[in-house]
Amino acid sequence: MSSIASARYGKDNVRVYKVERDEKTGVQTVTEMTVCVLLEGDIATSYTHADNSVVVATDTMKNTVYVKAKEHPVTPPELFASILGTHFVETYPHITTAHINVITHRWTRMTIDGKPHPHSFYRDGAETRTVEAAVQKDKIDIKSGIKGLLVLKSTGSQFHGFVRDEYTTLPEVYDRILSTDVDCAWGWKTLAGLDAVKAAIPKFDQAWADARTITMKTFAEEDSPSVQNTMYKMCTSILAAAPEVDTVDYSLPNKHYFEIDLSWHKGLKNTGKDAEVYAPQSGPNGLINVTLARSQIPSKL
Ligand SMILES: O=c1[nH]c(=O)c2[nH]c(=O)[nH]c2[nH]1
Repeated sequence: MSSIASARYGKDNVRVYKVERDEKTGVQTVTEMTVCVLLEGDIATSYTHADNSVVVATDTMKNTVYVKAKEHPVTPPELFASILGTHFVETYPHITTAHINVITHRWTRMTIDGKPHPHSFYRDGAETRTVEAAVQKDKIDIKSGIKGLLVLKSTGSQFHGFVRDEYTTLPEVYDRILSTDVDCAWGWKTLAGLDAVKAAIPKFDQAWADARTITMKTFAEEDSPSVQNTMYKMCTSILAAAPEVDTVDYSLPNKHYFEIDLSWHKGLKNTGKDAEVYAPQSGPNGLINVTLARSQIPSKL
């Protein structure tokens, strides 16, 4: 005997672009997103008995994304995800949860001759703003985040005092390069529904801006003793900046840059304090994860 333990289905990689035109000023603003919709509910018979009467076609979900993007604002993405999810749980009684993921891509306005250009943009990096919303009839859980923010500092990072045993070759290091691809997310206290999301609208952009600033400022300014400790400080600062946020998590690869001994060539000095040319490594890399929950913050760091 077997039974379905969990099931959800939907449309992934729905790419949407929306332009907003200010007719008075001629200024246009663009948003490009990749959306994923997965529905959950009384759908088991579609798997077990080929019962398509419970299936909202994934093609219908794609169409709905376009229509809702036309009818409603697509920013902040937390609002759009909530509008979209609420539509599915209110329209189809047997759907209990709509999982909506929105990835917003960067289109940064060009500055031409010192002035913001009204309708031209450029992609200034692979960084994205992310939203994962689990929308039910009476509550919405949202996790917002930043992915793909690649950062590097050429000094101001150390790593020493770690376990040394017969497997250890890594030297203690007091000055190293630190580089990572930031994957950070913050989970909001459960919202009671779409009206609660609407009431929180300004907080979503503010938290995103704060998380981004905190990530970069902490990374840049701290003399980092380890990725673990630096990311913990980022988490505590985000929790302090955003009272409506309950959890913060980071997943940071440690992208290694190895020194190269060039002494074999005419005695060139390129290690320790003389190191200038390094070999960036594509793998293996460290991977350091943490989730911090508000109740777990000690009163002092
Ligand atoms: O910041 C670091 N944390 C580690 O756990 C670790 N392990 C390692 O080899 N290098 C580093 N760096």
